[in-house]
Amino acid sequence: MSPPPSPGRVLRERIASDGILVAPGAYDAITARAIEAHGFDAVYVTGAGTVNAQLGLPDISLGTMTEIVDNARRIAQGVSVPVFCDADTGYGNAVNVMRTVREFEQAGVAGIHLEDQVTPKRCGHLEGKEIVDTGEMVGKIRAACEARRDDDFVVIARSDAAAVEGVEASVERCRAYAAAGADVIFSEALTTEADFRTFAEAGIGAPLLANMTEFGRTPYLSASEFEAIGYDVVIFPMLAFRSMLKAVDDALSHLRAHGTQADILDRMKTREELYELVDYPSYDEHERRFVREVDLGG
Ligand SMILES: C[C@](O)(C(=O)O)[C@H](CC(=O)O)C(=O)O
Ligand SMILES: [Mg+2]
Repeated sequence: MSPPPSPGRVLRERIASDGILVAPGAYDAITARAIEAHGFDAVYVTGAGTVNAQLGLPDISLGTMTEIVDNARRIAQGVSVPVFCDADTGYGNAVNVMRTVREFEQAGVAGIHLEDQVTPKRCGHLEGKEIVDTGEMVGKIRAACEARRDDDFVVIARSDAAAVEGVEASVERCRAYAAAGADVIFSEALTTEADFRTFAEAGIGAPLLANMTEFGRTPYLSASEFEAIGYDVVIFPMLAFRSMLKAVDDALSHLRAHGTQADILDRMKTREELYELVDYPSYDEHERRFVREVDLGG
């Protein structure tokens, strides 16, 4: 029997296949399982959501590489679809990028994105971003490609340059990033549909990824609109996180006001639904066979 394809291979093939790949963002394993249960072919691990949810901190480089990798590992272990992750700037220079790639690869992650902001970086939709020069970013991409043990591990180059130097400059940078070996180009924080078209029509030479986050600089376009423009992947990085937080807020306000949750049960996952999502029945069966009813005869 031949070994199963690596996560990178599966992700790569899905990106290359027909139809845009829609990857909602997860910030923990149970959210990733919900994304898989809804039939999505890949899970994106949001950096912002990870530092917000796991650490309660803003997305300004306060999370460490090992914290992000640990979260990504738990997520990758929790689902069977490929998981790709936000690796910010690679947490330092090109040499740091090499260790970062190996850590993510060992965590079972299918690919990462690296961006051309300076370290410490900030959320792509905030003011005041600064970017490194093209040579520094090209060095990081080459380092990432050389460091990966599986040639299929997907190296995604994100350019934050559109907000700093303009769209044309970002396109030129992305051409250099693709030539350096980037498997996918991520055009961050574009502000008009026309800007996405500019990227798609530029012939950059790599598949394109769009970031459809909420309350940011990018106008709301649907997955099929991005597909029609010529994009290959779209992430919805914070949809689950923002929805979760609002739902928690509403439930807590209700409890504070009424002292009971009895009249908002319809807004909650039931015990049974939750057990199903964590596959409780299979663990119960293991407990039966290996703990409660150990059969000494066989
Ligand atoms: C994609 C992103 O890098 C993330 O960390 O998920 C964020 C998303 C967001 O802040 O809405 C970004 O665009 O910088
Ligand atoms: Mg991020």
